[in-house]
Amino acid sequence: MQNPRQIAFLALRDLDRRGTFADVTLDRALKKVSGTGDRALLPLDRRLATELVYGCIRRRRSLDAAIDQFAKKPADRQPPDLRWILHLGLYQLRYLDDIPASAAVDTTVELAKTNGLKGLAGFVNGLLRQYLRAAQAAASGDPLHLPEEPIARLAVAHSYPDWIVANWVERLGVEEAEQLAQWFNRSPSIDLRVNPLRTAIATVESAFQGAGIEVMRVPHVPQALRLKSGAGAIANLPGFNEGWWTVQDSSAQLTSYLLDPQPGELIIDACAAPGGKTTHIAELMGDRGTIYACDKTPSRLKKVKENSDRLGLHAIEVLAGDSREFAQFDRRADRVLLDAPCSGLGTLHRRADARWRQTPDNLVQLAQLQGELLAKTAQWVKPGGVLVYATCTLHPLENEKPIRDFLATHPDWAIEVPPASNPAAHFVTSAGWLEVWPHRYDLDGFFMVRLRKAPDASE
Ligand SMILES: C[S@@+](CC[C@H](N)C(=O)[O-])C[C@H]1O[C@@H](n2cnc3c(N)ncnc32)[C@H](O)[C@@H]1O
Repeated sequence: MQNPRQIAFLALRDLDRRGTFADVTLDRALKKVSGTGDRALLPLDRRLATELVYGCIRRRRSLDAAIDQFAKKPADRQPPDLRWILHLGLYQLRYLDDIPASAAVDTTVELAKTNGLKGLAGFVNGLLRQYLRAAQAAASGDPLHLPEEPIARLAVAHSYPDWIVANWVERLGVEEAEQLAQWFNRSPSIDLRVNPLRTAIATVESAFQGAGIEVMRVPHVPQALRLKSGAGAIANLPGFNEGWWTVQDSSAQLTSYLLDPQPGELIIDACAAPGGKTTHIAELMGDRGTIYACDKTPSRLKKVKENSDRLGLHAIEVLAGDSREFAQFDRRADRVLLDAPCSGLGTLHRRADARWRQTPDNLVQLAQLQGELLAKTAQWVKPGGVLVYATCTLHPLENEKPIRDFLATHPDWAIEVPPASNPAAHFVTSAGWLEVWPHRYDLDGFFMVRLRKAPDASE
């Protein structure tokens, strides 16, 4: 039998040693132990290993704060393996209600013993029990001593870097920033976008219900269905092979509605891979017209082709290259989508390590790239045409700033608010762009804006 806590420990240790992404180290650790028969990892254990790895990464700041508080040496001066083992124990005590405290403590002590830290088993036991006693005694149930200052308090309590929380507090105030911080610590949901060229949303609903999988509609997003609980491998769900639907978060679906492509038009999707929005555009056009799907990463472009084939779409042509360097296309596009590379600060719930990987400096570099892509792709649009700029970040440096800079230097362009009949209209702000705040709408964080080029603009 395999031990999910040991698998989680190996994955976390690998993360430090190799500096890879959380999902990659977890996959590697799971593959190492995957066997058959008696050696197969039970689904329950796989879920626990996954929860522990993502949870410990996500909550590392709060877990470190607990070590700082209860150990003589602060977390960053503990041996790295010991620090992860303490995180694994504290995570179970702090966040996993269905694991009895005694089991969390005993299995963590065992982890220390089996991973060359026998001499520290007593320390591990003592620290976890101290934490437990303090938790039982704390009136609020939380034994952590949090800083007074609101930004540091939220950042330690919910485990984020200060700079991310500072931006939320500045824009939303402390109360809403806390709601957002809590929202991003939840497990992500899975949304589907139903392909109207293959089936109807009601048919997909019935097929899922027939398979015992609960789905619900998503307000304001007409073709979206949300899976209400874990449903196993995506490719095994009803209608996958038939091209009935695509996995795509509902807020991402709003982007193609905002673009509003029409049958017969020429559309250029400047950063298209893996094709979530490209294929939606094709569906909205009834698969009539031409869509150039450009992306600089050929391996990701293969996915556009795969997705398009599975959905039975023919209007999409893929083009590999840097969109800042493409020569002019044979004709100007009716509409261009720039779904720009971004920090992903609106989808922190989907990647446990993203909050620790991003830095303010990185955002400055991304903003530069976003500005360059915007200036270049705007040249592809015909007079009177449309450009939609979208990101899955909520940071103004990557959203408002590039848009304001662009408008200041491109007098032929203006923001266009979608009409009330457009699904995106529900999310429009007073500035004319859309900002989807996850804690308000229960959707991924997104920014998008529709820009219209004046009909009499010079070519
Ligand atoms: C947000 S993702 C696009 C997601 C895609 N639109 C979808 O809905 O599935 C951004 C994409 O931009 C691509 N990219 C980054 N820099 C680029 C550049 N200079 N030119 C073209 N593509 C670029 C990345 O390879 C990545 O696939």
